[in-house]
Amino acid sequence: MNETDVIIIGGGTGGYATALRAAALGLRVVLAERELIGGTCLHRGCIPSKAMLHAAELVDGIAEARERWGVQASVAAVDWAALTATRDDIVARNHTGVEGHLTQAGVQVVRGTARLTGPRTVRIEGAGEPSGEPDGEFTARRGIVLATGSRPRLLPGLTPDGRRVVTSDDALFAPGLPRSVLVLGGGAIGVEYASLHRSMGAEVTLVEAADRLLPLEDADVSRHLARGLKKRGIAVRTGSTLVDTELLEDGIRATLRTPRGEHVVVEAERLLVAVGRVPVTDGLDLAAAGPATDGRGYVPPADWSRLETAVPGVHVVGDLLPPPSLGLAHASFAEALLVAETLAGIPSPPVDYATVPRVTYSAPQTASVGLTEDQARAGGRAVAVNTMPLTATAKGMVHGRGGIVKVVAAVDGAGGDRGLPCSNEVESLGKTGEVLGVHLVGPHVSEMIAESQLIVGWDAEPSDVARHLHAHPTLSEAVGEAFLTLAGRGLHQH
Ligand SMILES: Cc1cc2nc3c(=O)[nH]c(=O)nc-3n(C[C@H](O)[C@H](O)[C@H](O)COP(=O)(O)OP(=O)(O)OC[C@H]3O[C@@H](n4cnc5c(N)ncnc54)[C@H](O)[C@@H]3O)c2cc1C
Ligand SMILES: NC(=O)c1ccc[n+]([C@@H]2O[C@H](COP(=O)([O-])OP(=O)(O)OC[C@H]3O[C@@H](n4cnc5c(N)ncnc54)[C@H](O)[C@@H]3O)[C@@H](O)[C@H]2O)c1
Repeated sequence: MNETDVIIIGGGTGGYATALRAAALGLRVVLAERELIGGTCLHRGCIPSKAMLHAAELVDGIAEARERWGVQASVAAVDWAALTATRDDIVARNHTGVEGHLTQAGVQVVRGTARLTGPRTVRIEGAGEPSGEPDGEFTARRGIVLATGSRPRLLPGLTPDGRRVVTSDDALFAPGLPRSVLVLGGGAIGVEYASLHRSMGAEVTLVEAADRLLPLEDADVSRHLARGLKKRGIAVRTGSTLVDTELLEDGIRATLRTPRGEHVVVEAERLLVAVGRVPVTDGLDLAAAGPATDGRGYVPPADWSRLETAVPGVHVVGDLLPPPSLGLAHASFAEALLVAETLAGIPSPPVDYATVPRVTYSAPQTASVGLTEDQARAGGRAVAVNTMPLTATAKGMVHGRGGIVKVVAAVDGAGGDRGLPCSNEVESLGKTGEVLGVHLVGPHVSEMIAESQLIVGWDAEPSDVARHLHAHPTLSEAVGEAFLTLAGRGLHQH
């Protein structure tokens, strides 16, 4: 029997980050991982997809150079082997880096599939091979952390074959990208992969069952995103469902039902299923320790302030958690800090999910934090809303790719529940209170959202922000200007 302080099952972002923080706080940690440290995000998710989206942006930049700036350039070809080698090198260097951090921190990484055998005991199958790691049963004196993550949700009758029907697990790892693709699901994965394939020259149809893309984001974000994707030649079909799929020799033939009830047939070389993810608990033997799954397979904590299940000492992080957790790598980092600090017995603030930024790395990008306008109004708040086009700034014109900054702020005192086109109306509405949400669409907004997450997280008001100037000329000026207007001091926005 191997005794330790903490056993973590799953070495993705949630699991490895819990291990690093717990070890830094002096706890002895065993981390069980059956595949590769880094999990979904590093090997099949965030990092390879963002590496390729960066390459896609460069391809788009060549078209812009030619069309707007007179640069006589064109893309002769994309050398797939070179592109994927760079991507794989980035992943490999990150992988080595994370493994190095774990070694330095003194975390004992055990390769194998773990299952619970009791509220404080775990069996790791395959441990002991090939390199003499201790085999078998481990006991945790402080607690166990479940961090087994998620996998793509599949639809009946659409079994991935790695060629004609794929998920995000294999879409980027085939020998090349298809000439045409039907993307099913207009969430973050569907939007990013549709954008990537289009940049690389594919014909893309993006099908979303809800009446808008990114249905959880602000309606204006969905509208501007759809407009930007359509402008790039992507066929966006919202409010549509897949009613039939026929496998062809070299592709698929899909029948879609449109919002009007019509049937439309689309043929494509590949169907990418991106309709969400489901938690992974199979083989964990949760019943042996006690924590239960909910109806959707998530492991809900009994105490969100400690992310602890109904079984004392058994904690959960990452994609295994139901909403309000967000299925995002950086949310899992925050959860990891909380759980490691809780296990170490030091005070730790609960995760404030309302201030976790949400970014989609498509072209155009979207980035948001806090409440959407509809959520703020549904919560009974009187709100002031100001929307500033990025192209109202000089740098926005330089980029020439549209975009918006939308700020939703509370209104204290007199005033009503209505939109706010200009600064004079702020005064007639009353004083604006704290900023409830910020929503960005356009180039580079993934990097611009950081200040807004502090603004929302620190309950700042537009007048607090308006005191601080933004460098000129930058895209961020549009954010500054949106707040200046809400504070009644607008310069360029009338
Ligand atoms: C295509 C794609 C793109 C994404 N892009 C982003 C992004 O840009 N930004 C962002 O914030 N998030 C992104 N995400 C989401 C992000 O990847 C997840 O939120 C994150 O990986 C969750 O981490 P996790 O530790 O909970 O689970 P995972 O990363 O899934 O890790 C779980 C680990 O547990 C291991 N495991 C499972 N069962 C056992 C067992 N019984 N024994 C031992 N090991 C086990 C698995 O092998 C795996 O390595 C993306 C996801 C996808 C699919
Ligand atoms: N940039 C990022 O942060 C990023 C990128 C990729 C993935 N992720 C995370 O990975 C997870 C999975 O992403 P996802 O996009 O697969 O899931 P998702 O749940 O965000 O989106 C799935 C979409 O598919 C739609 N849908 C469901 N069934 C459908 C059907 N039969 N036909 C048409 N549409 C259907 C849903 O309405 C939804 O809009 C999420 O937690 C996401 O946040 C994050």
